Amino acid sequence: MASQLTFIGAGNMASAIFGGLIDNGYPAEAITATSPDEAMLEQHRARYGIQTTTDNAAAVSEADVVILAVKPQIMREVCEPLQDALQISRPLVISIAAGLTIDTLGQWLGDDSLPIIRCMPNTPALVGQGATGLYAPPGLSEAHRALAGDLLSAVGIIEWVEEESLLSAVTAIAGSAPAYFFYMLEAMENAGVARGLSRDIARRLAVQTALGAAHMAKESEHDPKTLKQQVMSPKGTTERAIASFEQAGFEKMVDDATLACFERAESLARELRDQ
Ligand SMILES: NC(=O)C1=CN([C@@H]2O[C@H](COP(=O)(O)OP(=O)(O)OC[C@H]3O[C@@H](n4cnc5c(N)ncnc54)[C@H](O)[C@@H]3O)[C@@H](O)[C@H]2O)C=CC1
Ligand SMILES: O=C(O)[C@@H]1CCC=N1
Repeated sequence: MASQLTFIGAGNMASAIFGGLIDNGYPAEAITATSPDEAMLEQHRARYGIQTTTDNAAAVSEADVVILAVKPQIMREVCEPLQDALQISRPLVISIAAGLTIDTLGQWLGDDSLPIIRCMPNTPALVGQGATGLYAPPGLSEAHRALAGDLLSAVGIIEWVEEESLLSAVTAIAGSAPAYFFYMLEAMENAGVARGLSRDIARRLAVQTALGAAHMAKESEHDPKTLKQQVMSPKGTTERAIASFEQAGFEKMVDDATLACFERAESLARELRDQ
């Protein structure tokens, strides 16, 4: 029988995961999502057929797995009232919150012996194409690791990391990164329009090119650098475009942006710990 999943928070990331799970065959009746936003809950009920409630503690007391999916800044006020309910069901707790450490979470949940796994997913989970980094502290059972791994691998690829701090690096190149690619697509679409294409055609071409390039990078025996060179005919068009990117400092721009993201994950961890 499917594990009973409770999502505390029913926003963008939670709905990407439960939507992806349901599309992959997970029974909607085994999923509960909570939020104070009743209109949002109604939308999820209608669209996915999941159970919903505004009562976090009631949802937790029936769960095998609790996925903490609220913003890091309100996690403390959400977690502390769950302490008694967690002692009834003693579920596996999975946090998807950026920055927030297992240590801090254990304190807020009032029991540092609760099994807690941290992960950093991303929104393409909704279409079964997520990329999730996971961390489990030493001593956590194989069964709990397998349970978390099975859930997240149903909506994309998973990678376990051996140190909790590496989740900040996962955030920098995967958790936050769909936004970077959407940003690139936005810019490509605008560039196509500036060169005379209709917006629809520019969008379709840019999106399919991104899909095709990602698919090739995943399937090919070659690394991205080689694949890039295969497109660049000597004295041809691509060479000019790449030279222009290089001149504008593209690699540094990517390094700076991912560093800013990484550092924000780390500073969030400190802010939350000292709350
Ligand atoms: N959006 C993304 O791409 C990713 C987000 N995350 C993490 O996921 C978490 C949620 O982020 P989003 O889904 O983007 O935020 P969101 O704002 O879309 O969703 C947050 C949800 O929490 C609900 N909520 C607020 N107060 C609550 C309470 N007292 N009890 C229960 N639910 C409550 C809101 O109604 C909303 O449904 C954050 O911790 C974030 O760091 C992690 C990876 C990617
Ligand atoms: O922007 C954020 O803080 C969240 C975490 C990773 C993606 N979205």
